[in-house]
Amino acid sequence: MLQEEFFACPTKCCSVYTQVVIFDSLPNLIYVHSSSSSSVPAPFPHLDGLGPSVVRVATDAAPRWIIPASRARSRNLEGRPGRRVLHGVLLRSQGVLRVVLLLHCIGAIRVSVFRPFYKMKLLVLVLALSAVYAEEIPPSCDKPVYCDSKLLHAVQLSGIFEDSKTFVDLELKNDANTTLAAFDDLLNKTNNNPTKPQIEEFVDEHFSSVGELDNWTPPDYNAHPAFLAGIRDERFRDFGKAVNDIWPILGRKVKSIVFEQPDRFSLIPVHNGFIIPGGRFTELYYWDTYWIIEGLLVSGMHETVKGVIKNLLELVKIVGHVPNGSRWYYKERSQPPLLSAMMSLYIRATNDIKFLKENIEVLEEELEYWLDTQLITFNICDRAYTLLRYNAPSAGPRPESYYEDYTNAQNFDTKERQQEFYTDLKSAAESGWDFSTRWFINKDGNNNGTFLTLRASKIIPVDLNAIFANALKKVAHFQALLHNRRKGAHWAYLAKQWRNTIKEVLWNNEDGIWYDWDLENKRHRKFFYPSNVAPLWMGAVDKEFVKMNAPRILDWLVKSKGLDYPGGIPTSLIQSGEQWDFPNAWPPLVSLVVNALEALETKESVQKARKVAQTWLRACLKGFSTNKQMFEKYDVVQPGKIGGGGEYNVQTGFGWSNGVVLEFLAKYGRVVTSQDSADLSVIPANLSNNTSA
Ligand SMILES: OC[C@H]1O[C@H](O[C@H]2O[C@H](CO)[C@@H](O)[C@H](O)[C@H]2O)[C@H](O)[C@@H](O)[C@@H]1O
Repeated sequence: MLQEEFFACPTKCCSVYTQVVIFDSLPNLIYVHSSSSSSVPAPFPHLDGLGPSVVRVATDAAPRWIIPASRARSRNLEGRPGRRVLHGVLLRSQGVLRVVLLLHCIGAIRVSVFRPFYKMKLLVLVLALSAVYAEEIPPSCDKPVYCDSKLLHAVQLSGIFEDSKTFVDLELKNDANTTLAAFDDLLNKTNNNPTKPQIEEFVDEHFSSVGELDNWTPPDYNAHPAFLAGIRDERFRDFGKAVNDIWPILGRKVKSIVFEQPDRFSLIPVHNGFIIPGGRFTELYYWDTYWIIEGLLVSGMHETVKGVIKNLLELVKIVGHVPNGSRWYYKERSQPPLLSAMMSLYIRATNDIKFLKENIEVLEEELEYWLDTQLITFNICDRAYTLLRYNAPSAGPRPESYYEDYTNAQNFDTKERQQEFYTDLKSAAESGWDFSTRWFINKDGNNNGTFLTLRASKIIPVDLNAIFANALKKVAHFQALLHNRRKGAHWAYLAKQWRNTIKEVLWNNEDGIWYDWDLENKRHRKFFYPSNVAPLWMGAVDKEFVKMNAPRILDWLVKSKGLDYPGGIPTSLIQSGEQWDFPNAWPPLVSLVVNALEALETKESVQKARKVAQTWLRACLKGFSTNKQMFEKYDVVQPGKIGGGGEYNVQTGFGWSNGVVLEFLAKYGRVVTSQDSADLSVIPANLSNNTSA
């Protein structure tokens, strides 16, 4: 098979990347580009009439991502707006393959193979490509008002909005060009220096917040779902009902105006209703949706889950991947790739194989996106390994946190360092952990630096690779279910590779735990984070291995002190002031640890899982009883106290918090109690909802 033979280089040239592109309109022309940099080559452009038929990236250590043109061609990338889909290698024949192999192995830089007939065209092409490679990285999105303009810069630095996200969520009253031209006029009139009131007036005149979304009550919402009957403790039962009642408050549907006039909005319209996290987060979020779906399934809302998954699939079709959230300004970054895991939850609950069949290729496309864009090959002791990392390069500050990013970036002297910082901020946001000491690498290689030492793209994360290994396994399983044995075998093979590499690179046999890998200092980051046990949660580790190491893993967790807090599992043990650090507990991470403990399958670990779940339920109930609200994060030191830190105020709602409460109530409802004395005669003050999104 072609892909198996590829890149058996005699020398260790593992960080050489090769791009080969074949153009539909120039069938015998092959453009090859190799680079010895440690990062993936610059994006490949869309040239008029010269749409590359297939695009992929390869390193000699990652031969498996190379696919024969025949198969790759079935993915039509024509017209795809995603920048990162368009990297790549394309192989058209065995002969070409060998030439590419040779060029790659001798480290050839910018080599072209062509028939004389195409020489002139190729010359033009190579010149065009050279110009593109020298180009800057792309803006956050292609809508200048929201992502890359003097207007954005001026408004976000003017301080007229307390929260930077407010401005980029506004809608335009007129079209974008008219608005930008009007702002240029204002700049001309004010010698490029409009005052704050002038900017405020401009925004009032040109923007509004009439609304892109309708409130939406999911049609399958049921105020008395069956799971409540399985909860023994009355307070918890009332709590479960109250949390279930929040779904309609968080339900949204995109208004038809956004489909009709998309240029006036930063929202990416999707066709089905969905559940928002809440508060300032009024759009669909990628990884939040995993725990929201867990909760919706407990509430028996299968149709809603199907619609939400359809939305995510729709986003893959529009953008080329699932963006961080359904806003154009999130386009250049994703979030932990849990789409296949969500599909798996849904299929397990419904056995809706028809839906799976209709969408399996989109799931594959998502995996290929990650393989195409986020792979990194690195050496440890002369051996090359390939895994994923978070990496989200795009120009400038995050539009929704423009003021914060821009002012922080002024600590760096050069434009290059500032841009590197922006990329690391966005890469950290892609992880969902924005921000955390988990991504800090100080001079000594430790995590107790400052926010400015953020190096997310230089770290191989345990959770990302565990989630990906799981996604590969799931898609392999789906293909097998659909009787596509060849495809199933392909993904199963990759899944196994991933599990092996996780073990070889991220497992620390001395300590008996998984750690993130620091690419810069070439060592494990030996710190406590709930993500340390993500391979258990995601089933990214062989059963035998778990059995053999379960006591040691549990021992590490116990000794870490991470399980000792009365208000949940801390995100880290360092109080940095960032929101993904001590003393905050985040519902998805508490769920991760509980599921990991369960997966250890020892008596002690299962008891601990139950205990952590009960502690969490009690803390959330306490917070809810006091505030009549659910929050996105809580404080581990004082049960039920609202979490804090970071760059925005703590938000209410809250999608994943509700999902995890329902997950735990459904799983442990028969055994958990809301208080030690289990005095069930004490019914708490009315748990009625006073919850707003
Ligand atoms: O606006 C700042 C950041 O806000 C989001 O991050 C946080 O909320 C998300 C929604 O609940 C959640 O997915 C993420 O884990 C949180 O840290 C957003 O996702 C970031 O990209 C954004 O910069």
